[in-house]
Amino acid sequence: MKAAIIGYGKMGREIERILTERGHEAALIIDTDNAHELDAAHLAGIDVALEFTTPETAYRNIRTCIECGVAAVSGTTGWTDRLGELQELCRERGGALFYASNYCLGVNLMFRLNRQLAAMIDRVGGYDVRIEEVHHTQKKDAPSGTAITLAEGIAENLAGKQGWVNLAPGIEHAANRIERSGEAPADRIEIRSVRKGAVPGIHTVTYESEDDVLEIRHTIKNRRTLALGAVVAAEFLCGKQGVYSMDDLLRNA
Ligand SMILES: NC(=O)C1=CN([C@@H]2O[C@H](COP(=O)(O)OP(=O)(O)OC[C@H]3O[C@@H](n4cnc5c(N)ncnc54)[C@H](OP(=O)(O)O)[C@@H]3O)[C@@H](O)[C@H]2O)C=CC1
Ligand SMILES: O=C(O)C1=N[C@H](C(=O)O)C[C@H](O)C1
Repeated sequence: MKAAIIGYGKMGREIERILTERGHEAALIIDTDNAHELDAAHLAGIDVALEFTTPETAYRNIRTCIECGVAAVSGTTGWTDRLGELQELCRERGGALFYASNYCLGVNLMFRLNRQLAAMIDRVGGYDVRIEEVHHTQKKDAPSGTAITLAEGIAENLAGKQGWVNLAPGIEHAANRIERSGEAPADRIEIRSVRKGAVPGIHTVTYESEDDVLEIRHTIKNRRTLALGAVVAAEFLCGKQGVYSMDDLLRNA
């Protein structure tokens, strides 16, 4: 597989290592200093692009890949209110697009468990729910894409929860929806964002009743698991047309 890496930061560098280990070629590397090179000429001959950049740049980067006929795997978070537009474009152009808010296998198992648990809690009643995400201080967006996916999974299965609010004192970003003061409204799932040291990512879903607390938590030990998932997604996408997610990749798991 001849791959392009778009965004040569923490994830881009880890992805380069995994591509090499698995016998692929990182044939094009795009970062801020050569972002203007993301064009048809430089993408010629590339099978798949792996895009991990910023909330401000992901949409344009992925759009360029689709317009140039290059399959795109993206994990950039904090911009996905526009993901639907690109999925539509991809279908119109016969392109290939894979998006996941988290490429770690364990997190995707937690997504399933989270949906099932929300449906069980819905049946028994008596619990309120909240989410906490902890990440490194360099993270640009809040809440994390993973926390949003968890909140969406709960809202789909737990009556009375319409969406989420982010309680993240001290973090400000254009992509945020932050309620700075007061409690979360009863019909919203509270997502609390914490930024601490070099933490790669911890997500906790907590259900609390008057009498007990039930938690599911996932802790990422290193970014290798995230990069490996993205490269496996790229291998899966290569030669296909259409719009895919981790549910497609893990369909038989
Ligand atoms: N879905 C998943 O599994 C995961 C998703 N992520 C998400 O991926 C994104 C990147 O994470 P991470 O690698 O940790 O972040 P980093 O900040 O370490 O890396 C981002 C890189 O993208 C570069 N960049 C900025 N603008 C452009 C552009 N227009 N073209 C090409 N490169 C550009 C940055 O350069 P510069 O520093 O000069 O701005 C930087 O090198 C984040 O949104 C993060 O939340 C992260 C891990 C896993
Ligand atoms: O920025 C990160 O580091 C991560 N971002 C993703 C997210 O926002 O959920 C995935 C993982 O948690 C690491």
